[in-house]
Amino acid sequence: MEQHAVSIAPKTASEEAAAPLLRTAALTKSYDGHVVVDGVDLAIARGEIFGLIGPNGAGKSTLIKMLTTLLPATGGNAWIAGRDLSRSSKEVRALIGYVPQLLSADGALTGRENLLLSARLYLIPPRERASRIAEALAMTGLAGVADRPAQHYSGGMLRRLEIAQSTLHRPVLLIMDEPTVGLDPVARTAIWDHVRDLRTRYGTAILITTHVMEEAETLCDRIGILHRGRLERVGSPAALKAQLGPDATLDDVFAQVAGSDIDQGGDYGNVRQARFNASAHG
Ligand SMILES: Nc1ncnc2c1ncn2[C@@H]1O[C@H](COP(=O)(O)OP(=O)(O)OP(=O)(O)O)[C@@H](O)[C@H]1O
Repeated sequence: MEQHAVSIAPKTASEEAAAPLLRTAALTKSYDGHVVVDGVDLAIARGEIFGLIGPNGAGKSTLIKMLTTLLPATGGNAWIAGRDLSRSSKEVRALIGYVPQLLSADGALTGRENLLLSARLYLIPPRERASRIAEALAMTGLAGVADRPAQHYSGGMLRRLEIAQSTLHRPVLLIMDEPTVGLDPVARTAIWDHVRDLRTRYGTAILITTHVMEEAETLCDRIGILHRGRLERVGSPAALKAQLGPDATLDDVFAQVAGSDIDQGGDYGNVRQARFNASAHG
C-alpha cells in the first residue's frame, strides 16, 4: 500500500495545484476474500463534475465510502489534494463534503438549525456562521422556509439543504451518492443547477453516483462506468458514445459494459430510497 505514496503524492504547493484533485491507484476493497472494488485507478480534476455509474452492486457506494474515509481500503492508495487518505483522514474530511444516499438532515430541526449544526461540526468561526448560513440559504432557494422544520420540506428541498450543509465549509470536493433518486424532474433540475453553481462560485469538484443516464450525460464532464468492482470505461459522455458508433447512446455504452447485470440487479436501491423519502416526508 505504501509503495505508491512516494512516487505519486505531490510534494510542493505548485505540484499539488497541477496534480489531479482526487487520485486513486489500484484502490481495492474485499470482504472475506470477495473483491467488491477491484484495483480502481481514477483521477478527478479540480472543478470537474464526475459521474460514477454502474449496475446495482457494482461497488459505487463502497468506492465512495472509501473516498470519504468512512471505510478503509484493503489495497491500493487514494489521495485528495495530495493528502493520503490512509494517513491523513482527519485532514481529508475537512477538505470534502459528503451527501449520503439516505436522509442526513434532522427533520425535527429547522433548515437554519440544521445549517448551524453543520457550521459547528465544520468548525466555522462563530462570527462567520450567520453570513455563511444566509448565503447557503439564498443559494439553495431555501431562505423563505429557513425557519420551518425540515420534516415539512419536499424531497428536493431536503436534498438542497443537505448539499448546503455539506458545503458550508467550502470543500474542494463534494461527494454525493445518488443525490436525485426519488425526485421529480423539476426538483432534479434544481439540484443540477445548484451543483453547477457550486462549481462556478467556489471551484468545487463534484463526484456523484447515479443510475440516471440523462443525469450522467447532462451534468457530468466525464463518466466512469464501474462493473463488478472494476472501472471499465472513463471518458466524456460524447467520447464514450463515439467509441461505440455514430448513433450510440449512453444507454448503449452502459449496456455494452454491464450486459446482463442490468436485468439481474433490479431496482431495489431506487425503490428503497424513493419509498424512504415518501414515508419520511408524508
Ligand atoms: N459490509 C459488507 N459486507 C459484505 N459485502 C458487502 C458489504 N457492503 C457491500 N457489500 C457488497 O459489495 C458489493 C457492492 O456493493 P455497493 O453497495 O458498493 O454497490 P453499488 O454499486 O453502490 O450498488 P447500488 O447501485 O445498488 O447502490 C455488493 O455485492 C454488496 O453486497
